[in-house]
Amino acid sequence: MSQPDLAVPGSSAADAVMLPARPDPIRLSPTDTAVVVIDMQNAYASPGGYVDLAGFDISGAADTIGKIATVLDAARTAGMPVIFLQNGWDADYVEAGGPRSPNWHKSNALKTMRQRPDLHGKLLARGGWDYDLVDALAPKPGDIRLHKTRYSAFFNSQLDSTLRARGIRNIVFVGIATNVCVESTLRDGFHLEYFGVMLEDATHHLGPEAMQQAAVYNIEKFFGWVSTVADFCGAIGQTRRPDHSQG
Ligand SMILES: NC(=O)N/C=C\C(=O)O
Repeated sequence: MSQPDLAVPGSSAADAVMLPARPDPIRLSPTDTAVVVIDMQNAYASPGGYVDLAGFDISGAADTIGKIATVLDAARTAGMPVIFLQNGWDADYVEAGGPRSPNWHKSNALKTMRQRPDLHGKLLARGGWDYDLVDALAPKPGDIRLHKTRYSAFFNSQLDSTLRARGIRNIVFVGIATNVCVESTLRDGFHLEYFGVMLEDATHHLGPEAMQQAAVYNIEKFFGWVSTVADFCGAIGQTRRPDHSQG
């Protein structure tokens, strides 16, 4: 069997395909790659959700939902694991932390609820509509759902052990927000030795458009790879389904 070219980043699996990406193409295989969907909850993608109420422009989120649905269809067809992250806290906000936590001071959800007590208990509370995934991205049998309480999905969550238990070394990122939870998670993944690829047109930023560009620059230049939905679907469509039945 021929040895993989280690100068090419990404998967060393025999069935890996080359994904066109910036700054370089990267190899991906369904046997050691997962799609991680960051926080596609009503809070971040629906009118009337947290970030809409907090004053951010979410007009680009609808397009992002459609793009992510396309990515997930392609991943599932290829047998690539799909992992959904949901951001939030228990209904009493114990997990959010109090004034001794920077999260209490920086979370715009917590700040919005302090300004508007009528919203207390509604934003990012597990069990509520705001915390739920958007209807159009409902998980399918075999998909994995994980909870997180801070921006990085690697922190105090089951993400790292879930990936390692399946031999996953490469992560394809989609979701919201590019410049907050997607970038935070991809950066932490880099430090944990994961190869991270962000599909830029299946993400959406919070804040000015320059935030999207800055995150793309950071990822392309320092932390990972940037590709597109069309290139991902084209590349992954060439793979054959792996057998994940052994765990
Ligand atoms: N999912 C995210 O990127 N979240 C960003 C801000 C927040 O959760 O307050």
